[in-house]
Amino acid sequence: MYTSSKCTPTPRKLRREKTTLSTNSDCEREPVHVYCRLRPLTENLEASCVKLLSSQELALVCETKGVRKEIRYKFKHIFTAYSTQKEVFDHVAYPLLEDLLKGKNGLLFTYGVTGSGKTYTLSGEQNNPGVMPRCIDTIFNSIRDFQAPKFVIKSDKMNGFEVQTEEDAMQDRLKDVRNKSCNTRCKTPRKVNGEKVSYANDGTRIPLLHDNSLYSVFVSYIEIYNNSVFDLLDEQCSGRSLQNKILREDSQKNMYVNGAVEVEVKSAEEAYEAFNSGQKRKRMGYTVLNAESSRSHSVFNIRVVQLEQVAWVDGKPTIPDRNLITIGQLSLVDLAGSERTNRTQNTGARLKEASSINNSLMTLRTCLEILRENQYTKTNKMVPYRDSRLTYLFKHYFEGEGSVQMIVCVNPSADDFEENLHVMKFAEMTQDVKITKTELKTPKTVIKKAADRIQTPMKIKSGGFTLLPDIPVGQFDIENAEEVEPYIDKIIRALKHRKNKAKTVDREIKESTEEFRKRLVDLNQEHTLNKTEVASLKQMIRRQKQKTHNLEVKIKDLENVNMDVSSKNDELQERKKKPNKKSPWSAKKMGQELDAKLRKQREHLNAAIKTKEFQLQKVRDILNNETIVDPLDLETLTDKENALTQTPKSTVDHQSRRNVISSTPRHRRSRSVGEVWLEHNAVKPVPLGTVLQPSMKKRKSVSKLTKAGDVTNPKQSKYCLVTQDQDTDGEVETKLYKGDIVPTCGGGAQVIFNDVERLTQESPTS
Ligand SMILES: Nc1ncnc2c1ncn2[C@@H]1O[C@H](COP(=O)(O)OP(=O)(O)OP(=O)(O)O)[C@@H](O)[C@H]1O
Repeated sequence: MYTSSKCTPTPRKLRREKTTLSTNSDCEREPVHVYCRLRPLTENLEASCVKLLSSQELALVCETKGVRKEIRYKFKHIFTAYSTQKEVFDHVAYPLLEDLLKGKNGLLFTYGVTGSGKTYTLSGEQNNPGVMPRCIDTIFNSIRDFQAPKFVIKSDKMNGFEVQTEEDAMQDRLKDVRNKSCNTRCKTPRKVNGEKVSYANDGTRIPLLHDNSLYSVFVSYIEIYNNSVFDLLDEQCSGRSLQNKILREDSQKNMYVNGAVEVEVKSAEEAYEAFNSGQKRKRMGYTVLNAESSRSHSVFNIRVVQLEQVAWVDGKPTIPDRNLITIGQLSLVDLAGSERTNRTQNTGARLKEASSINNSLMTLRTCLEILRENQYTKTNKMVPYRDSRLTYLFKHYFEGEGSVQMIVCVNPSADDFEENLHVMKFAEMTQDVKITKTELKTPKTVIKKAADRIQTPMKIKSGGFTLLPDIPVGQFDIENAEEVEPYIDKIIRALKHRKNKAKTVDREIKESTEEFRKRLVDLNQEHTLNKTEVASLKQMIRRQKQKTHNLEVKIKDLENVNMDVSSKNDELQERKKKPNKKSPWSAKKMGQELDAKLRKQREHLNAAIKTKEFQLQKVRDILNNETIVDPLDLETLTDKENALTQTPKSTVDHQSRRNVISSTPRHRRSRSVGEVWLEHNAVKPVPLGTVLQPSMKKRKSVSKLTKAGDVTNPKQSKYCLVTQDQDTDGEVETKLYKGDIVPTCGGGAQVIFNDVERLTQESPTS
């Protein structure tokens, strides 16, 4: 076995190189290989929804209401519940490892419903290791004798590798040993359950293509949780304080996690240790369907760096002037299980995790669907890799070269029928996606710096230094030709040697310059791309910030509106409650008030009616009793209604009434000469034939008053109504109702009666 002490010191720093992925579209393509693994049923009597038809075909069976439904699916291979972990490894992972050691990339992921056996298939158990530990074992079984000294190949933190001198590597080794011893003193050693981690190694190995190559193995362990990327090997962070990492694309269009720790492992145990330390940080959780459910997607990366054309001098490996480097990467992905909320009964954080898991799986499905569509219809639709960290991280596997394999894990329980149906559909679709097959390429040449390539160390000469071999110096007698000739030969040989060397140096310098120039161009392009990417990201961030701000403002507005509405609502509720207690009372009270008002109004009206009736009665009495009542007296009566109502209704004596009325100064009988009477006679009056006649010097007699003008004539100031009746004794009785005609403000006239004269005629005989 090769050890670092045996390594010939190579005091030169080699420049780094990266693997290139060919983007040639004419490259051979092969479909994604999809395998199916059935896990055993939990209980023997449990109903199964899977019927195995052959080693490549199965049927999902479901019986509802007596109707049997059977849907068939084909796979590259189906592993039954009795298949061993080794069988799975041999079929699926072994070919990927063969490719890996040749410098090819590979992606293997497990997919299925929660609790269907994805983690079991990938990690397995200590006594029954899964794909991952078997891969590690097989790699180290194969490269055991061909490992490069630790730290000779070093990650450049940009997804590439540097080859450094043995001295630098030695320095790094010393540092590492110091760190480790300090860590061992400070911390407890990394062990799982107090035991040093180890898995059963069955000794599987892969024959190597080049036996003059040196290999270095690097591992990294990444977790994608709630669409954020975390480095599970980050020793600086403990527990849940892992820092979110960003994904970047290197110059070869390979995606990588920026700043993720990549550990160089020199044995399977070191690799397990790294895996288990990451496993402790991985987010697991209890769910109804799986006691130890992966709540995140985890990616275990194994990178094998191969340094070819190593020269063996005196049984020691030497890194020659020109050597070749290849990098192969295998990503083992344990996807979190798709789950239905109604089955898992998740709430809170578990629900958020589940929705994030389902979203990322949905994006994976969408990406593969569009990829397939592009390949079959020769369209160029944009594949939304960026929608999820999961798909973005694997972009280069689907777009670039390599091999992609998927193991669909299935729990054949009848309860899982519906979910298995979705899983099968996805598997069917994935098998149609084609991935460009990596061709075995000539590895990249690593060219040392011109100064490093000169075997002879640099020597300082007078006035400067030369990179060429020395010219031999010696003492001889110039006269002695025998001494001179061999010296001249030596010089000629040295000069020839120097000339050849100079030519080689020249050529190599040109090559290096050319290489350097190309590299510079690459870097420049990379830089420009990064700049544009950063600019677009910044713009995106700015837009997102603006959006967030706008949303915040909207939320505030809505909150205010909401507050208003709720306060109004409260008020209304309050009001609604109050009337319930009050309304009967207030309605009652209102009713009472209205009743009282009504009563008052009625009383008032009754009183008014009574007054009117009384007045009418008065007028009737007056008319009947031929009593002249001064209208003013009537008004006064209205004012003094109470007093009047108490007045006895008996007919007033004509004489006394007359006295009362005639005593009123306003309506005294006028005896003035200029007054003109309007005499209103009966149609055919009985002639009185008496000497004494009523005193009306100027009069106008009418029998009918049809015209208003008869009364309103301003010349007439007196009115006399003459009536003739037979009294009880059969005698004629003449009554004269006399009054003043008073003009009214409306242009009419009113008669104010102020005197009644009764003239009776008696027969002297009787
Ligand atoms: N083929 C199998 N043989 C025996 N036991 C199995 C097999 N597959 C799964 N199991 C058991 O089933 C249980 C659930 O498996 P596992 O944790 O691997 O599921 P999962 O698909 O990774 O779930 P999640 O998505 O929730 O992480 C484990 O106890 C595991 O030991």
